[in-house]
Amino acid sequence: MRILLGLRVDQAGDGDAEGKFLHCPRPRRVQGDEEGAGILRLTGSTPTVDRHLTDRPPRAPAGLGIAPAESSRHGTAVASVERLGKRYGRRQAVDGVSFEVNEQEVVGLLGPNGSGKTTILRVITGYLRPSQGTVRIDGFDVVRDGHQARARIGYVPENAPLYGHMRVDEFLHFMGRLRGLRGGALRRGMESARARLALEPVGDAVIGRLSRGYRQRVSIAQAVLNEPKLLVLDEPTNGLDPRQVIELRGLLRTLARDSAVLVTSHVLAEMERVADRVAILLDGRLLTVHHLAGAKRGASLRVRARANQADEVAAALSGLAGIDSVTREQPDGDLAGWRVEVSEAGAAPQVAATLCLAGIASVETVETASDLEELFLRLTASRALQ
Ligand SMILES: Nc1ncnc2c1ncn2[C@@H]1O[C@H](COP(=O)(O)OP(=O)(O)OP(=O)(O)O)[C@@H](O)[C@H]1O
Repeated sequence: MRILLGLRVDQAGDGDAEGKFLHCPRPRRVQGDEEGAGILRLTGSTPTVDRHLTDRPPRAPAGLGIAPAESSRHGTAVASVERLGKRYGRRQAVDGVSFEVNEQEVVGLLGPNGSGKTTILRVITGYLRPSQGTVRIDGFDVVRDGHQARARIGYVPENAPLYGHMRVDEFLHFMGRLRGLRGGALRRGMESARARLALEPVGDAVIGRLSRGYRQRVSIAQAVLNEPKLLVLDEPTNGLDPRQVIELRGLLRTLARDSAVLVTSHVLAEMERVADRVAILLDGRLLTVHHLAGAKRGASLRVRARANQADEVAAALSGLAGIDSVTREQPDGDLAGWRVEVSEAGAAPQVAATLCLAGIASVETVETASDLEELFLRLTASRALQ
């Protein structure tokens, strides 16, 4: 994958105490799939990469809340899907799918359109009955003990409907009562949901006037009112802008401390940053469950500058951490070129930003596809040929 990074300084200014943000506009796609846009934080004259953007959130050691993939693999299963099948008439939409979602874990459900993701979520959440197999939530069978199972699930459907005329607190109160919460339990549920989703400042706001990011938080808040063991989200990043996607990513990791999270998304890069494991589906069948190790691979950048700026480029590069090697390329007319290898893909935007600030006009990052993208493309290649 090759991405052209164009950088422009954009004074965010709205209450950010640390300084400005440098927004990378949505990168122009050169080849392969697109990557998300970027934000670089500027403190003084030194750009530092905002961790939320370039890295998956740091994994706390086991026992500190966010469990790493390897330890969560051995955690307690909150959701157990066993040989699940679902037929719509003669169409077998889901066929023999088995996976688990463990405590403190984010599991991503990935697959091309029509591969059965939404159907699986609907069976798990009790909206559809399975044709074959079983689903248990915290030990309760979704068919035999449907009420008990549903009481342990929070569901955020795609484009979740909200009552736009209601105020946030009013809506949460209403949804809590629909769920059967009353008195102290309702109060505690609302307090906890507002705190987990950082909704305290907008409790009195009319939902219809909130930004899409806030409305998304309100729909997640209604799903966690009953402090569910399992939180299920269908395509939660749809329609969000890059900043809202970044916020949602952090939110999901935080929510996973108290509720196991099962989430679908079409955006592989997003899944790679937020999920501990991904289950990849094709035509209703589970192809693999892939553990995301969190290890980042390197990337390289191609830097172009006027030949008379060569010393400036060399000086700027020599002061940067994370660079493995710098190789001078053949000049092209009066343009000099360098190939810069960085040890972690996340360092590439920082290098690009520094060179932009030093007056270098053109920086191109050349990244290889991520592990997950490669795996997904390989496993679903048969579909692409149809
Ligand atoms: N109510 C239904 N009746 C008949 N067929 C259905 C029904 N719902 C889904 N299907 C079919 O079942 C298959 C799986 O659909 P599903 O919506 O679960 O896939 P998906 O992976 O969520 O797709 P998308 O990413 O497009 O939402 C598709 O072939 C779809 O056409």
